[in-house]
Amino acid sequence: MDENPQETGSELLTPEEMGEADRLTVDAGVPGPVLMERAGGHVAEAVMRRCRAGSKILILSGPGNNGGDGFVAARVLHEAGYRCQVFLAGEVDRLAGDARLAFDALPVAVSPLDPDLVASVLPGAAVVVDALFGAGLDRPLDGAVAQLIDAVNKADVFVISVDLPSGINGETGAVMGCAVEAKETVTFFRFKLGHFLLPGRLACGRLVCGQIGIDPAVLDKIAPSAFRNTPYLWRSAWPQPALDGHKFTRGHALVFSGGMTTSGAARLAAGAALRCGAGLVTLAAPPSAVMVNAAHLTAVMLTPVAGLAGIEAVLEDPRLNAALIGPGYGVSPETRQAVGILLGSGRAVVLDADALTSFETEPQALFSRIRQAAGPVVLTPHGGEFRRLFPHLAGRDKLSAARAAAADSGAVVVYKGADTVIASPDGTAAINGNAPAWLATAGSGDVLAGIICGLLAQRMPAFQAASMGVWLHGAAGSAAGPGLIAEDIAPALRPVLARLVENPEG
Ligand SMILES: NC(=O)C1=CN([C@@H]2O[C@H](COP(=O)(O)OP(=O)(O)OC[C@H]3O[C@@H](n4cnc5c(N)ncnc54)[C@H](O)[C@@H]3O)[C@@H](O)[C@H]2O)[C@@H](O)CC1
Ligand SMILES: [K+]
Repeated sequence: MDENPQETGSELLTPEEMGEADRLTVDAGVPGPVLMERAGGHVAEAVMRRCRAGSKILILSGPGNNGGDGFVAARVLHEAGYRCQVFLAGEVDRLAGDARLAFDALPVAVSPLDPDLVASVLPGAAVVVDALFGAGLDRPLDGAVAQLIDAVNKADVFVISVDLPSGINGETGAVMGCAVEAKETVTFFRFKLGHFLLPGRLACGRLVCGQIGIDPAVLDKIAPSAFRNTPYLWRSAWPQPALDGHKFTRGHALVFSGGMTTSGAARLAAGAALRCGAGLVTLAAPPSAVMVNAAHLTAVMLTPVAGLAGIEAVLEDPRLNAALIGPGYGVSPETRQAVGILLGSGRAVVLDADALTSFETEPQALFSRIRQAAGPVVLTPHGGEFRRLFPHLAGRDKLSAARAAAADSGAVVVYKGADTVIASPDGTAAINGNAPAWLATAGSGDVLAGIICGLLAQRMPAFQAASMGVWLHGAAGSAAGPGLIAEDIAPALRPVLARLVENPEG
């Protein structure tokens, strides 16, 4: 990603919110053509970074302002000595507003977009500028445009998309019929949701955000509620250990182990909770699993917990302030009861894996207990668990599904995947973008649940703890590199945390 984080901010806008930012800026006296001039200028600069003057550039422009940005880029590139060939999808007579002005200022001939003609000239192009559709895409692409996009995607050419790869829905990241597969996407002012939600993220290639003269103060009015998951979002809520503090001031996490043959998941979680800064971590194990856990644990403490009465008894220690249940715990009515006890205990609670699936037949019972809970609650479902707990949200895009799940359940929901969404019941949401593909491995989710529990033990607010946990998990996965197994993630947190302490931007 190419950006100045100070300038780009972590807000993620919907196309509608971006339109509002444009309108507020124009109302404040910056003419629309000036915004378009700067937008097109950023696109031209991206082309210039890629190839020298004299190179052949194809500009594919659509009927709206996205096409207008393409016309501006073509003019700037032509003036800089590039050989530009411009194609228009649509009729010249229907061009209007700023796009019409940009078209009229073009010193280059414009050809109607004929897919076969474009396909025949593709091989000689150093760069193809995709200025077909951006924020205004409102229906699936088909016909000649779809045929053209297919030819561009099959050709071995470097595509720079303007604002969004054409065909990607800026609000959901969905492919509308078909979509350009760009090597680079140049957007303006702030990134959009569709740049980070799948499959949009995969179509964007490298992401670049250019400033076009929109004052960030417009965001006070727009009040966006979705953010990129970066340290800016939660860094100030992360408590730094104080020199005069001791381990109890950093919280005490309680992680519930499954039985003798399913105890590994909880150990992974407990180790991660300790590694990310919880002062103490205790593993609560059923009698059958005490020996196997004892044989593996050192810094993590161990306590035998027999049945539901045992859970009640262990919770009599008021220093235990955060709990995780679910990894390897087993799907059963007893698990539902154990979850009920924890939710009634006033502790911060993370529910993962089997603790979620145990409520498949009665999710409303879980949600009503969460709403009565005195402490914060975080749910960490993967796709399958999410569908089991929130079947009524099937078919919704990931962001709106996660937000609805948080509102319905009353918990912070971490909807996991390559584009993990963290959503709070008040609608605030973060989209994560730092997870490497090799993080999808057995036990990885257990580690994530443990990290979040460890941060909750340190008394971070739930949304920030969940967001930071997801980010740490992704960063540690990247640091560990290909070939990682779940055991490698917690040790890899050390350099990640060290960087975060030294450099708050991570
Ligand atoms: N002042 C502004 O509003 C600025 C806008 N900018 C550019 O303007 C773009 C948004 O412009 P617009 O709102 O005009 O939208 P677009 O240019 O993305 O597309 C709108 C046009 O495409 C048509 N269309 C939509 N879906 C279609 C489909 N599936 N098949 C065929 N035609 C379809 C619409 O009928 C409309 O004519 C941004 O993406 C950005 O590139 C930038 O120039 C910065 C300033
Ligand atoms: K585009």
